[in-house]
Amino acid sequence: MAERPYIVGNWKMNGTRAMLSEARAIDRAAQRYMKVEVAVAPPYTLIHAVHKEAEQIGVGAQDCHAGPEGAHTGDINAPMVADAGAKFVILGHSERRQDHAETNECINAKIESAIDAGLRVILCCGETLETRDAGKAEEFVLGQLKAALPKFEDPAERLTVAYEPIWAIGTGRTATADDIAAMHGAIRQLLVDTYGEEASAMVRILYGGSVKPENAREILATPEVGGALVGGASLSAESFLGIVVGASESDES
Ligand SMILES: O=C[C@H](O)COP(=O)(O)O
Repeated sequence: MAERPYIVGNWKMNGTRAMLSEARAIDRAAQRYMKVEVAVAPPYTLIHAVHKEAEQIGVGAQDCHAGPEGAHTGDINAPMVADAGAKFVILGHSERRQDHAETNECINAKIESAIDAGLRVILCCGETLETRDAGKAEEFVLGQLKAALPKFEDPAERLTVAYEPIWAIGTGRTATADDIAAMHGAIRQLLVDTYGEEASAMVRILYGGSVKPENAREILATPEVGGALVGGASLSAESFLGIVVGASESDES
């Protein structure tokens, strides 16, 4: 692995202030697993409050608008999430691509604004089941990444990749270890081809899609898996910390 395993909870559209107790529990427990880098991306409404609670864990945003401040009702831009305490932003998540018709062009504009605001980026990619069944998963995923990678002049400081097969998100299905290893290997090769060995070695490739305490250890021990982007199982401290423990054990194996 490039660095410490990185376990990130994406709370998606979940959480009111009642969730702060979970954030607190995650933060306190994370102090016992210093070999694992732990972070959460709460909804915008909780970023500042989680940031104030967090001594150990990182806090990020799930998206940001690409533009400067102005007349965009309901939007939040990169400087605003950074001001709230976010240190990173998740961009290109398949739910944004689907629900908000985000294109690679739109995601690239967000990447630029995030980098300008000093944020790290977790760049998501992943194929539909239809694309996988057509034998085009790798071509599709690498195409998504090729569109965005040139935006990162300093990948070691700014970039984390998250591979999330869309058919595995929230479905209870996970890709096989062989499928994950093959896709992560292809992504690693693209990173090496784009940035060279040294810089690309610092970029972690996370896996996302129904990661749970029960399967975390095996997934995280798969070659080129540098951590996990966790949705549903990040909503309770108990299950999220089960994944953190799995990461800490897989790092020892
Ligand atoms: O960002 C997280 C992913 O979409 C995975 O979600 P999930 O763990 O609920 O499948």
